[in-house]
Amino acid sequence: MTPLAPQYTRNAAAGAFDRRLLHRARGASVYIGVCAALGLAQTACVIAGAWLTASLVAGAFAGGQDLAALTPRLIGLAAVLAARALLASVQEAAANRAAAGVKSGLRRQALERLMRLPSGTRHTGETAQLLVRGIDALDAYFARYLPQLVLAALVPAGVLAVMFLAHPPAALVVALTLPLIPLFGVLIGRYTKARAERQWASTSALAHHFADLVAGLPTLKAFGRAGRQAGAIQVTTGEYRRRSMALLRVAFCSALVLELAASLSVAVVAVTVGVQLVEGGLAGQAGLQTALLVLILAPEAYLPLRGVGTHYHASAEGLAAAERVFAILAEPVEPGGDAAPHAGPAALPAAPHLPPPLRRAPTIMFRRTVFGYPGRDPLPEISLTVPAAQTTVLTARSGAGKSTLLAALLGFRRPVTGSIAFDGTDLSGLDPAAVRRSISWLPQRPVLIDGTVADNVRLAVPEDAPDAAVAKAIAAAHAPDARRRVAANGAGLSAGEAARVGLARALLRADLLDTPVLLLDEPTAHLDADTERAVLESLAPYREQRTVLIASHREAVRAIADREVAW
Ligand SMILES: Nc1ncnc2c1ncn2[C@@H]1O[C@H](COP(=O)(O)OP(=O)(O)OP(=O)(O)O)[C@@H](O)[C@H]1O
Repeated sequence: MTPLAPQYTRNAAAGAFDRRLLHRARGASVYIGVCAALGLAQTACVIAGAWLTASLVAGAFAGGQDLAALTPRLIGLAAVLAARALLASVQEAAANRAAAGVKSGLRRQALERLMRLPSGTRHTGETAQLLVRGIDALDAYFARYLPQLVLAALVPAGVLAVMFLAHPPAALVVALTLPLIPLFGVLIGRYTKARAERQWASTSALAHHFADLVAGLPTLKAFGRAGRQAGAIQVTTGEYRRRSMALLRVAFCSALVLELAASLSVAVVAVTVGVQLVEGGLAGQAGLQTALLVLILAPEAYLPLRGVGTHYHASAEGLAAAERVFAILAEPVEPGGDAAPHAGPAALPAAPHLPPPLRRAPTIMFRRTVFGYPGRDPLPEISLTVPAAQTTVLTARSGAGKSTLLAALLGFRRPVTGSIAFDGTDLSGLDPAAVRRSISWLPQRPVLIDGTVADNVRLAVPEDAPDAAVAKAIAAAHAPDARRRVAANGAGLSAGEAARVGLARALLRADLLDTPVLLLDEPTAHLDADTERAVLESLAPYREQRTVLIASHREAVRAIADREVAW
């Protein structure tokens, strides 16, 4: 049993039939149709099984029938039981197919939307937890809860109809007490709402904490603080355990309450029928058969509704994750963000239909531009003209906002006040995808992925870059051999090597997309003087006919500048 989730109450009240989930999920409506058909067949099996059992027992004990007379019904009962087992396995197979399709569809949609949202607004650990474990938890919803919901709609109706024909007073008792089960379910759901919200928050906090911890473990070890984290983890996991147990208690209690309500109702039916049997109201083989039929069918009417409550608890986590995925899908994409931001070093290849780049090397102007970060004082105001087709080096002091300024040109940061213009046109009036298409960018800390150096360099362009172009870019950047393995986050490369792989990426982009703007953030930060000189020499042809903006304090870099700017 998994912990509950915030929207338990809302969905419980609404029958937890999430239309958005079914709408988003390709093939889900077919699956619901399959569930309904299987549910009808299962209802028929329940009724037929009950009738055959009652008839067999009444025939054998009250009618004195021998084995030969009973054999056809015995075979019928065996066939019904076999059909129930077959239906259950078909249901399972259909559920697994549907769940797999829905999960991959949701993941794809969420990833596509995440690619179009402004970068840096989500915590990686939390998002990964949502897209992997959270969406996986939808299995319980599709494989168990939805079929149970269909059964809960069909079986009680079928059973009640048969009971009304066989024994109206018993049917009346069942009809009056059946609504108690969903009613109790909704009441319990309301009670658990706040607890479920806290539970989800603590699950997210745990994922958050672990992701940060794993990323920072080498540093923590170096400073002898790794051991201390055990205490912090103990606190976080303790909190998680406490909240999970509180919710599980509620889940067990709710199962108990539903069980009790159903048992009491069945007991009332049993007493009603039993009294009639004793008093002779239900006499002979037919009477016994009716009594048995009613007694066998009564619990079957409650069973699917109780199952809905139980399976809902199991599927609540998946629904909570789906709710968060819908929140991501509803987030507005950044203006013009229809294409993925492929200038980013970790960006996935975008669609091949790229907007046209700026026509030629532009003049870039910052007019009284101020950047800010939440909770921080605004950065100093900048007014700056970056001349077209020249190399400008930004030498402002550390923390003055050089990287922020470069990120702003890609649309990753927006100025609080003031403006940025390309050839006199305000950046806000340009298509961000077209602007990014015009820029080759080396960020200060290039993000490297698991693969070879060549794989990492190839990320620079949406299409598959030819080997020769990759080799040329690697050579120009003096990056390590194309076949060298790189682990996630650049593990296996020195900081200088990682920076040169990032530079090779920017150069490949400049070669293949002929980008008129080149932005380099500390391109030679970790290099020795000889390698730095070699890299800067290789850069010379790339600087021609391009507007080049470099953030660096290095003497050798300043030496190649047409202009130097500080603030
Ligand atoms: N994501 C962020 N959230 C909050 N503050 C930030 C963030 N990124 C940068 N800053 C702050 O904004 C200021 C400018 O940062 P930025 O990286 O642009 O400076 P920089 O001039 O490139 O520095 P350096 O030369 O050290 O690379 C710094 O004070 C930094 O702490």
